[in-house]
Amino acid sequence: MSMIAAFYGGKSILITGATGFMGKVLMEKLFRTSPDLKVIYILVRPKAGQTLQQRVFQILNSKLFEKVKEVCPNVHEKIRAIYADLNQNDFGISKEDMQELLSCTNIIFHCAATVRFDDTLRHAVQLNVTATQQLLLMASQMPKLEAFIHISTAFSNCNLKHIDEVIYPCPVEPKKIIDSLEWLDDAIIDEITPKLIGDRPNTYTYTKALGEMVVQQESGNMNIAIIRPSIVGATWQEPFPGWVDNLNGPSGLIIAAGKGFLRAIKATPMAVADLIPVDTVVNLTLAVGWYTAVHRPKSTLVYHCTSGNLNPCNWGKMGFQVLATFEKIPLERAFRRPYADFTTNNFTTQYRNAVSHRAPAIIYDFYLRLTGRKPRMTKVMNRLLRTVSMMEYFINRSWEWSTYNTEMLMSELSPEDQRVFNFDVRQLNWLEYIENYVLGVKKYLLKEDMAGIPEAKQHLKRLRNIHYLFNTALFLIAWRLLIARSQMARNVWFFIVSFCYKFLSYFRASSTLKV
Ligand SMILES: CCCCCCCCCCCCCCCCCCCCCC(=O)SCCNC(=O)CCNC(=O)[C@H](O)C(C)(C)COP(=O)(O)OP(=O)(O)OC[C@H]1O[C@@H](n2cnc3c(N)ncnc32)[C@H](O)[C@@H]1OP(=O)(O)O
Ligand SMILES: NC(=O)C1=CN([C@@H]2O[C@H](COP(=O)(O)OP(=O)(O)OC[C@H]3O[C@@H](n4cnc5c(N)ncnc54)[C@H](OP(=O)(O)O)[C@@H]3O)[C@@H](O)[C@H]2O)C=CC1
Repeated sequence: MSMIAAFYGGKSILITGATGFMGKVLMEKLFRTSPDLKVIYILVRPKAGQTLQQRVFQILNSKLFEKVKEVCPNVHEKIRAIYADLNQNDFGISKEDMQELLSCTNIIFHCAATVRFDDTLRHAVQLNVTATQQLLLMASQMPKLEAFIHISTAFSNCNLKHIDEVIYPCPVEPKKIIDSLEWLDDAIIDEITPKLIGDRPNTYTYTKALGEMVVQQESGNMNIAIIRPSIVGATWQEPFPGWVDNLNGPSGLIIAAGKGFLRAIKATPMAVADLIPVDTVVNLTLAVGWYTAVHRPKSTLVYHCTSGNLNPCNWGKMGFQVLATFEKIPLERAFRRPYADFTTNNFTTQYRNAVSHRAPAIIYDFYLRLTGRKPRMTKVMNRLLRTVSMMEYFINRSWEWSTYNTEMLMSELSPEDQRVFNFDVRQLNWLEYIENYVLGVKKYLLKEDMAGIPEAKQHLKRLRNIHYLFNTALFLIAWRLLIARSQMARNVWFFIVSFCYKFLSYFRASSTLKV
């Protein structure tokens, strides 16, 4: 019997960010392994015209929850969606709901965050710092609370090369930042943002670091732990391989490569691609929840959930495997044939962006205009290149994360828990994982049918022929222009033609002799 699964039985669990990528997998695993848990409270806001109930309904009826429905048929009754907007004071939670949360909650998993790299400092602080502070305040008023698990990121200290499982101080106190954002106007905030974030690449990593400091400062006598996952990818094993439902991290770029939009990237092939499957992160999170509540460590422990030091894979190998998978399982209606050129040189990057990305987009838009349609490819390409530029920081560096606490926790688990809540990334076979990831992107993100693979292959063949035709035409035009202008080119041309003629005559004469 799994001790961790038994621990969550009968518990009231509060999850923020339950509608997000990680939150959904966390809920799924909790219901599947501890169907006798009492209730999961989720803090949700209405979004895209959907009410809370519609959002929950959509999640519970998705493919991800198919197994849950078999194990826990009354899952609808065990999930309680509470209206909350983490941008508001007190999250806008009603008095009755707040009362229930305060008096019943046993465990909190705080996953909600803004993960955008281009968010304004004001919004990123509100969500990743102030909301964390408010949630801690709420938690401190919960008499039955056993553990508070905060999800941070392994990149909160990406300005360091070697990162230990400790909370590093930021130069400016989070409280001072929160206070000053209240009276500074947006223009001034934009101006001081680069100075505040210093050698971090964006407001996301900076505010996640501030969030950790807040956790440390406001922990009081609560049992708190911080989890720092690296780049979270599709599921490895559970509930099935390859599940993914958003474009963050590598998923968006995998699609862009598979559709032939992205053919070159500024990336260091030997840099470590520190990906971690989302189910591995969730297993560690649940194990940490159990350990923190039962063993009550004296201080706030930080757990790194990374792969690089135990089972490294690099971007070169990953890119190669992504392309190899597209050979077997191509995406439908590709713009160009998938191809990957990794370069570390700025000049080559600019050249490749102009020739491999912008020029084909302009030509395609010209074709759309000619056929009376609205041009759109240049816009899509500019957006993609902007996204890629924001990822460059992470694909041209390697980090070392120590994993003492994570390894200690693994050794504390029973063999059964090590199996049910497996977070041992040494067992991960990268080639298999990446293949399933690409397949998952095709099936669950793009919702493409496997029956369309032969047609997709045909389409790629047509694109290859168009590519050859286009290159030959381009070569002939360039050559024609050259021989019209240069005597030297004309001489070379006559030499080649006469050489071919002589060769053919000799070939014809020798074949007549044989007969
Ligand atoms: C040569 C070919 C290669 C081939 C081989 C390929 C092999 C694989 C190599 C892979 C290398 C992987 C490197 C990963 C490094 C990750 C490091 C993470 C480290 C930290 C991890 C964390 O701790 S935390 C999670 C990370 N946090 C994000 O990862 C959010 C990022 N994201 C944003 O910060 C916003 O998204 C941003 C971008 C501002 C746009 O902002 P924006 O306003 O322009 O765009 P929106 O987001 O509103 O989206 C507007 C339209 O872009 C679409 N789209 C959105 N994202 C997209 C995306 N990634 N790729 C494509 N398309 C995307 C979307 O679907 C919309 O499409 P549509 O308009 O048609 O609906
Ligand atoms: N994905 C990754 O690669 C990594 C993620 N992490 C961390 O893991 C955690 C989860 O990330 P992930 O699941 O990928 O992120 P998602 O962007 O998929 O999910 C974010 C969640 O936060 C919720 N949220 C955002 N703003 C608000 C708000 N104002 N009020 C209420 N809820 C809000 C979202 O709700 P809604 O659906 O309404 O928008 C969503 O449920 C984050 O803390 C992130 O920093 C760490 C390392 C890597």
